[in-house]
Amino acid sequence: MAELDSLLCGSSFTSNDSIETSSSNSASLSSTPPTIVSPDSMSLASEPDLPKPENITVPSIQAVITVTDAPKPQNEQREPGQQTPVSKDAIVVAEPPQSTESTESTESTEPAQSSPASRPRRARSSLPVYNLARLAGTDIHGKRRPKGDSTVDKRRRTISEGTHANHVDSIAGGEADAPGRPNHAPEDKVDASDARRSAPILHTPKSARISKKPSSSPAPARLTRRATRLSGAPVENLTVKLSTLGKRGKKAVEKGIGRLSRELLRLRDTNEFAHIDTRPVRYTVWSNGKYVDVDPSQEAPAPEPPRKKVKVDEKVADERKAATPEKPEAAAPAPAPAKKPRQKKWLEKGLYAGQEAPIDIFKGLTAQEKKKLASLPELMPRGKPNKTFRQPMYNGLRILIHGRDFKLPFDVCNPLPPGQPKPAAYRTMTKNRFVGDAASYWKKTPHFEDFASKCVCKPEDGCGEDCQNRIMLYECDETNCGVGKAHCQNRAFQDLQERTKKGGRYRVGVEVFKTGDRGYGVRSNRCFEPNQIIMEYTGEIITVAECERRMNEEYKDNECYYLMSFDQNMIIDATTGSIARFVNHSCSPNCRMIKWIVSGQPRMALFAGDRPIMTGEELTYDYNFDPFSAKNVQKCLCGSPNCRGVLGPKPKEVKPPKPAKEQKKSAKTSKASKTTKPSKVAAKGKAVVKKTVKTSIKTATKRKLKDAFEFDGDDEEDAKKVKKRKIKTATGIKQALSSAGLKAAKGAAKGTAKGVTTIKRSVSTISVSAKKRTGLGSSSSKVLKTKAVKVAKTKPSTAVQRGVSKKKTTPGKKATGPAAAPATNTKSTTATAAKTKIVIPSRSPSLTIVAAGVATTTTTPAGQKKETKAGSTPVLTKTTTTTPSSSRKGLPKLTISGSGGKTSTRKWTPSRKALEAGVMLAGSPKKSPATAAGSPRIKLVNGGGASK
Ligand SMILES: C[S@@+](CC[C@H](N)C(=O)[O-])C[C@H]1O[C@@H](n2cnc3c(N)ncnc32)[C@H](O)[C@@H]1O
Repeated sequence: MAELDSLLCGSSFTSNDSIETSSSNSASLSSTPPTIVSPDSMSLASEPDLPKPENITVPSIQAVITVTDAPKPQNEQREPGQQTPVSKDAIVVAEPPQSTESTESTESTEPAQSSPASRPRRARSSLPVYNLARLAGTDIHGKRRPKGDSTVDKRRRTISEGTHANHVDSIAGGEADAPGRPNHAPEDKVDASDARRSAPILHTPKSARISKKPSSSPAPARLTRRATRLSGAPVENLTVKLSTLGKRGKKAVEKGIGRLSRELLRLRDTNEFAHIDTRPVRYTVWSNGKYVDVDPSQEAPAPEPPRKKVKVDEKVADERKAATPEKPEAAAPAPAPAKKPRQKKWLEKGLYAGQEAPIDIFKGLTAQEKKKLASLPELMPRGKPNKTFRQPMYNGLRILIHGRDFKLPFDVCNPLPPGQPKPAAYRTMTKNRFVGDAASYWKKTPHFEDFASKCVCKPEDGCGEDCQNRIMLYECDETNCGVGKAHCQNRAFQDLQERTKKGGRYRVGVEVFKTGDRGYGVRSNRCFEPNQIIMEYTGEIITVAECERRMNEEYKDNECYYLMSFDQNMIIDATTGSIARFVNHSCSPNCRMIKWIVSGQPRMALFAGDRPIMTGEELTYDYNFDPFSAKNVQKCLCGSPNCRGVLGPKPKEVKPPKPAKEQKKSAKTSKASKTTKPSKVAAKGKAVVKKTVKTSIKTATKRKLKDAFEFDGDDEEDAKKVKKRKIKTATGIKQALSSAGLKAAKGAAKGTAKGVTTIKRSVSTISVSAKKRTGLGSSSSKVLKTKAVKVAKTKPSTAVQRGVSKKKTTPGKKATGPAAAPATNTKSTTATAAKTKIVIPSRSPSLTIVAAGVATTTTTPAGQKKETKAGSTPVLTKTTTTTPSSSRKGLPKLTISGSGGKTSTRKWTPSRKALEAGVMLAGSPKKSPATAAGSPRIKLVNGGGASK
């Protein structure tokens, strides 16, 4: 032992390169990663096939020694500061766990080299051995004792000779045990890099050394420093160790803590070591199963949703794996690519269709639009563009250029949300149905077959403005139009049917909604073009008698009646019908109710007005309502600027008197018009139009005059009134009227001995309301409010003078043939009553039939001036257009008188005002004079006063 000590303390392990201590393994013994690898004894023992020591080559290992702490012998004298001489480069292999006892016994009984049981464990050459100090970069500070403490006054370190020898043996391949091997002198410095030399050969025989052991006192248990890791014991960290250390141990640690290695100091400084949780405290609130963010500022960014796994075949996945070279684990993760700012995506359809935020605002506009835009500085882009919600471009801009306010489109302005109040259930009807006598009555009346219109349009014309069917308000079909469905544009009802047959609120395009103050109303669910058909007014077609019966019996308690005058003295009752019945009145309506002849049948529909209708707009038309008397007046709540205040008739258009000069001029023009050359358009199709119109007029005249002459002429008084009204109620296309025309009409009217009837074929609504809404009326519980005739302003009111024969006016005689004078919408220049033969009534303003030999100027929507010389047959005269195209669709007026039966028997006479207005008369069935005689009577009269 003394030798050993001398060996250790002497120069054998002391080299120039030696560092104070061999404690570089201290870290490895405690908490740092394994720096020394030694096979576990148990595992080695269980490996019988381990290679023999001589076969092991450990080129990288320079020296393997086992350091054991042994009690410092008494006799050992060591200079303070003297340290265990271990080569700087020496690599320490911890000794496998071994009981002291066994070691001792081995040492004491058998020589190390001869005993297989005590054979040292071999270091596994396959495992790497690291120089921790070098790796950690602490070798520059020199060797330290474990925990960085000084080796002074510490237990002496000894090298277990047996173990050492065993290690030497294991590494040197038993060379140390070779008998002829020269022993190194103790003073020989150990070159740790020399594997052979690093295995020092002990000079003292084992037995002698053992004998030197003091036998009297029990040998102090030799402390062997072992790698915890290798011992199989769980690795303890510093904290655990400190806590488990005894008082002394703790003190020692505390003492030496100031000298902790940098690594440990670094570790000590970590929050993890100090058990400090630096993560922010999060408050989570869960309400009703949902997370509520209490303080979003504290909230950590939400984790990205897991990416969807792409399904890949296992095979493919394996192949990919094989193909991809394995990345080194230690490779630093690639820096995340910087996030690109999100690009706004624009819809390809709708509001921003095809928009790429044009730099040039003029892009895509027509030359005209560009010009207009240039004159509108307010539309020019200025300032920073709003990128979130851009200004409307292209179509939107176009709308603005054309002077229409921009409104959000359909898909932005959604229809009404669900859960809206609904009107009381009612039976709907999508087609008119004749009820009771109406059907037989209808059949008996030889009406439309005789007057079937036939257009002569060409496909390129497309049945446009000049289409005679259109002019006559006849819808084209296969029987009356040769253009064909593909090109014909005069098939509104067919279009409507096609649009709505699939159903769906957007195709239907309208919905009932509850208004604030006017009960239910109808609003659009989509946009409509000007004059586009919107919906049909359908219901039961009933006779007047049936209407009266219903009003008195079935509807007597109703607040509203949905009755509208129709055709042939019949009424549409939409109590069972389409939702068009909910359309309210407005003094500035956006729609018109127009009657058309479709396949020989009259049908009523709501059409858009002259301007387009946007989604969400309430649809309205002018009821032209006459409440009979002030008692029944209902306050109008339409809210338009030009509101008449009450649900009443349209005010008369008062034309300012022309100055004398103008009158003269117009007279001259009228005279000149005889010889005026027809316009280009007129000239083109003059012959054709003439022919067609002649035919049309012939047939149409027949029907209309027949209607007119159904007047029995019993009531002269009525007739006079009607005559007055006929003249005064000229509200149609007054612009086209000349004073001469009026004179002619008057003259013709004067010439008639008996009732001159004005045929105003129009749409009328009869609505009886029991409501007392306005307070303007009396306190009567039930008020009959017959809705007045609704007539499009620009529609013709065609007057047919009764009592005027086809050829000559025969005063005093009941009219036997139609001899009519232009009443209100005809501009006749030189017509005289005597010469007037026929004025053809028409539902279109374009047709004016004048008396034979009289040239008349009429208006067509197409703007054609047509001049016709009246002959024995009605001819189309020269026309001047002042009427907008849409007005063409206005209806001829049909007036409903307030009471039925013969006029002589009537108890109630419509007010003069009402007659003058030529509108529908309305009144309370109970309060009206008619009521006094019994049931209220409503009579449809062609001519507004004459009863049939
Ligand atoms: C054919 S109904 C229209 C639908 C009705 N709003 C409903 O809820 O059934 C006609 C009635 O509606 C009301 N009405 C329609 N337009 C109106 C208006 N502009 N002002 C006041 N009341 C109106 C009147 O009471 C009128 O008698």
